[in-house]
Amino acid sequence: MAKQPLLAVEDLEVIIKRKDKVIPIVRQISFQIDKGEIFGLVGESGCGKTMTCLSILNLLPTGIQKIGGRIQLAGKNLEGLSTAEWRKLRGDRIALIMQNPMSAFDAIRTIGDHFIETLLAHGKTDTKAARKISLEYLERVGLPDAGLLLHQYPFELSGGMLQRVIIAIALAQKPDLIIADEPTTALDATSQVQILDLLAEVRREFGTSILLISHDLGVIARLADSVAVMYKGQFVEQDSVYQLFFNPCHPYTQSLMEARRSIGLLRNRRLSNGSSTTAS
Ligand SMILES: Nc1ncnc2c1ncn2[C@@H]1O[C@H](COP(=O)(O)OP(=O)(O)OP(=O)(O)O)[C@@H](O)[C@H]1O
Repeated sequence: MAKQPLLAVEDLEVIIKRKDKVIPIVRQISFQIDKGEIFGLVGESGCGKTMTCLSILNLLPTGIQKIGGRIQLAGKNLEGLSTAEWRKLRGDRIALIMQNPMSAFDAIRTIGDHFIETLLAHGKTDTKAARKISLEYLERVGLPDAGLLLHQYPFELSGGMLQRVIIAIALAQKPDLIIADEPTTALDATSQVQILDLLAEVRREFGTSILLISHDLGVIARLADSVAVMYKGQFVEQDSVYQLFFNPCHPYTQSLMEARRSIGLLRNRRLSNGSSTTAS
């Protein structure tokens, strides 16, 4: 019997409805993610990556609609779930990590308030036990002084630290799948590498599957097992990362690789000129 994937997306179609017209933004895409697999989705800005994730979570904005396709989690069709079932699924089974970590927090509530309330909302435990779990997971994602952190406000933390807090909150709910939508784009170079390493560790330690979205092939190459290249709402290429990097077939994939190579060459030139920060 064929192995059942954790997530199966089949012929997903999403449109925007404007007064007199319908604009397709995701066109019949299909992919599967196995347990413990990191699946990369790469493509230029506006090609439909975020709308693909939001379709999976049933969180499409007003005016944008899923009009076709089937989404299954561990063999269960997600069509027709009630609001309460969706709320339980988000967080408990699928966690979302967004691009700008600050936007995920309420500025006037402490990290502890966010963490503990999320755990209580998902019916895990009482306040004392939730606090203990918060401390444990903040430490597990490499944040020092977890006790102090619980009393701090989001603005007192760096973007990299906030992204770690989000990952800790997600992990504490032991999701099967993490959807990470450009998780490092808003961070400085050092934090970017640390967050990518942390996601790799999460997969190793917890066996969590990850849908990793990025416009940067370098990020995908570092982490993903397989990858789909999205262009204007369609998948133009889909393969193992190894195959795709060594044998890019589609012209758009080739142009992404070329752009990446040029950035690498420029960076090397700057380094050999003794400057790593300013363009020559
Ligand atoms: N709230 C919205 N209302 C109307 N159209 C939207 C909305 N959000 C996105 N779109 C449109 O949907 C299309 C797909 O957008 P999407 O955000 O999925 O792209 P993306 O690949 O994630 O881009 P980026 O890498 O810049 O985040 C784009 O044409 C975009 O303009």
